[in-house]
Amino acid sequence: MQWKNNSKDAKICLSLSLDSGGKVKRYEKERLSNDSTYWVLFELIWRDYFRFLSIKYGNSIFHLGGPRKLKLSWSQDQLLFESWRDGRTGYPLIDANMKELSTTGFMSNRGRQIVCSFLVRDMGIDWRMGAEWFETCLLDYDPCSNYGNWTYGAGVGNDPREDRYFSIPKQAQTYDSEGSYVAYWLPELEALPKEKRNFPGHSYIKPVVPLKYGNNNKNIHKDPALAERRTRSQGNKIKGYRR
Ligand SMILES: Cc1cc2nc3c(=O)[nH]c(=O)nc-3n(C[C@H](O)[C@H](O)[C@H](O)COP(=O)(O)OP(=O)(O)OC[C@H]3O[C@@H](n4cnc5c(N)ncnc54)[C@H](O)[C@@H]3O)c2cc1C
Repeated sequence: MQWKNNSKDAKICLSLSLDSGGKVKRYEKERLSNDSTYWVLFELIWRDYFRFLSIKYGNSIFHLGGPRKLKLSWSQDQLLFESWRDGRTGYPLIDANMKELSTTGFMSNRGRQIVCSFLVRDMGIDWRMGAEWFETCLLDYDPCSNYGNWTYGAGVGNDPREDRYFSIPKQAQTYDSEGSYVAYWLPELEALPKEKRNFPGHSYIKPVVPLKYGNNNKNIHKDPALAERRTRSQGNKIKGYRR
């Protein structure tokens, strides 16, 4: 069950099988080269980036303060963490992604970014607990990509943008506007009108924490991750910005 991805139309699960961009380059040469092949290669550069980062920063990618050795305060609230882990947060988009992860061992890149943002920004939970759960479940688990992305999402990586927040209402409206993804993983939402599936109110579990910017889909513009991408794509038509 796939939901809308910003960079391409179809899921390919390359992280399970591909060792380098060489196969994509060969495909481009022998078959065709288009936007999709561009983006696959582009995403593979992220993988290489995290590999090089791990070589440079060593074990610090596993430490709470990350490569930047930041001293931030984190909670280790077990009940909150378990609600995230088991897909019982009261936010359908989070819960559906977490159910997909524990059922299949896979989650889309967008889903990974959203559940990471929710755990660290909305719940304030120690990002390493999330990274360890991903490590337990992911079939494509890779220490450099996993811990690199988690430190990046938690704001302790070597990226200068600190508040990497993903607004759930905005993400839901943009990438799952008819709620088909959440209804697939949370069948109890299927009977609701499509536009309510991501915003079910009393028809679903009570949210375990409030969202930093509220759970009102009128606040959807408060999503720095999307706002920044929009600004960049309007001001700069060059390919290359993915988050
Ligand atoms: C919190 C978090 C944890 C992650 N943990 C892992 C992990 O343990 N193992 C893993 O392989 N990827 C990880 N990723 C990266 C990415 O989510 C997966 O590689 C991608 O979802 C795999 O699906 P795909 O093959 O359809 O990817 P596509 O989007 O089609 O991308 C093609 C390939 O590019 C590489 N790639 C794409 N995005 C990233 C990225 N953000 N970082 C590094 N490489 C990337 C992967 O090799 C991927 O297979 C993580 C991302 C996040 C946000």
